[in-house]
Amino acid sequence: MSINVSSEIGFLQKVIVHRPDSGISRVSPKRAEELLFDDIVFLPKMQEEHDVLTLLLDKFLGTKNVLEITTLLEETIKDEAENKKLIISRVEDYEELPRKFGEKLESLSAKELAKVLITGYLEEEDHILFDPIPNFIFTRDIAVVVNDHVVITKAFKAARYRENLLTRFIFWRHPIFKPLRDKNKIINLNDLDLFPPSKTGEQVSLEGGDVMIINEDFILIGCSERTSMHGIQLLKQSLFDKKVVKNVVVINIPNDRSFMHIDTLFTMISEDEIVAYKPIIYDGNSSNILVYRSNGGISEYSSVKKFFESEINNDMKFIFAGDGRSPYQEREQWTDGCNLVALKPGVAIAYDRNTVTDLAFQKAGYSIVKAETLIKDIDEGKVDPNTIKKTIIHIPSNELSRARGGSHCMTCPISRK
Ligand SMILES: NC(=O)NCCC[C@H](N)C(=O)O
Repeated sequence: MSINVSSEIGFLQKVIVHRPDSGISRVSPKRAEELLFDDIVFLPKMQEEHDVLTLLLDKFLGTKNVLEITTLLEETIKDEAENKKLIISRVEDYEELPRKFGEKLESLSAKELAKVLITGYLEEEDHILFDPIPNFIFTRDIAVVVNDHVVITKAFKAARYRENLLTRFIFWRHPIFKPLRDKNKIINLNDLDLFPPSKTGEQVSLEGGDVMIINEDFILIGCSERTSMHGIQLLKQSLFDKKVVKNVVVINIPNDRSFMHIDTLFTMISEDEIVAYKPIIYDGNSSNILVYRSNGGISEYSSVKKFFESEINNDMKFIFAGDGRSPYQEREQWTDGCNLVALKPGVAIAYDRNTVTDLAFQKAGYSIVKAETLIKDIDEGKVDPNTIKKTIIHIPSNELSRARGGSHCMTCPISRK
């Protein structure tokens, strides 16, 4: 399997997703904030909305190219006898489980075990063994493919640590990632010997929503609530040493719940179009940009806009969330109006609830279509996904958007052409 991503917009060929699992239905109002949900959600509706996303991906990429992380976990457990023991012992340690819980886990089939490792819940005994990991639906955050390497990220928030553990297990043990292991193309930020804390105690943390691969020479990393400067410095050095990219662009953004990752503030949808939250990305409020070169050079810009125009495309156009007007831009940035994943240049998936942002898309020449309608038209042979151009595809979002991430966050691209 070819694993290669060198842009945010090239034809999407293979992606990892995760359907909202039953752990989400056990997030209580008291625990919601700690588990990084802003509300409790209605799981069946959330699953229905997510199913529209995956069905749409199926139509464009082919079903076999939309990889469900639970299936990857199950296949990894099954692949070698020692894998099952290994992951159980890691989770036992990490979750501080009594020995009899571990024995119970050992008695499960690979399929059941994969499910329990994610949900924390043993259905047959109605037993909550450990916390759910409700944010696993945001597969963007767990790993990032940068050209032909994979960076396994390291979560800042404890609520997301088990996601890291399971992701590492999959990348280190699943047969489809063997070529990457054999060629030493996995950069694991959780390896404390390679990525230790700084002398002043600053930890490595870096979540995938803060990383974007703009082209094969430029990777962009947000220094945010979740991603530490120390983590960025170490990753930068590793990418330069391995000659993965020539430029690492660091964007400082304010610590704020509404923009915990850089991809909540902007995403690219074509070679010359970015969907953005105007105050920070275009006007440059509370942000600054440093471009580190592999030859030691450094350049500085006062806004993301200026960086893109000077170094990537001097004709870059910006489509603003909420049409760049308050209070709509704040409202629609909050509900992921800037967080889109491109299926190919000029065709991207957005939430259906950001109506003022839609006006901005229309002004920029985009058509807007409901995913359900498009899926039906594709099924009936009325539309060929290969011929669709300049289109924003709406997915339903009442429940999904409450988890504070959009289509960009819910997709981990493994291959783009
Ligand atoms: N890339 C992203 O922005 N991911 C969304 C993460 C939302 C999740 N509830 C979190 O707070 O971690």
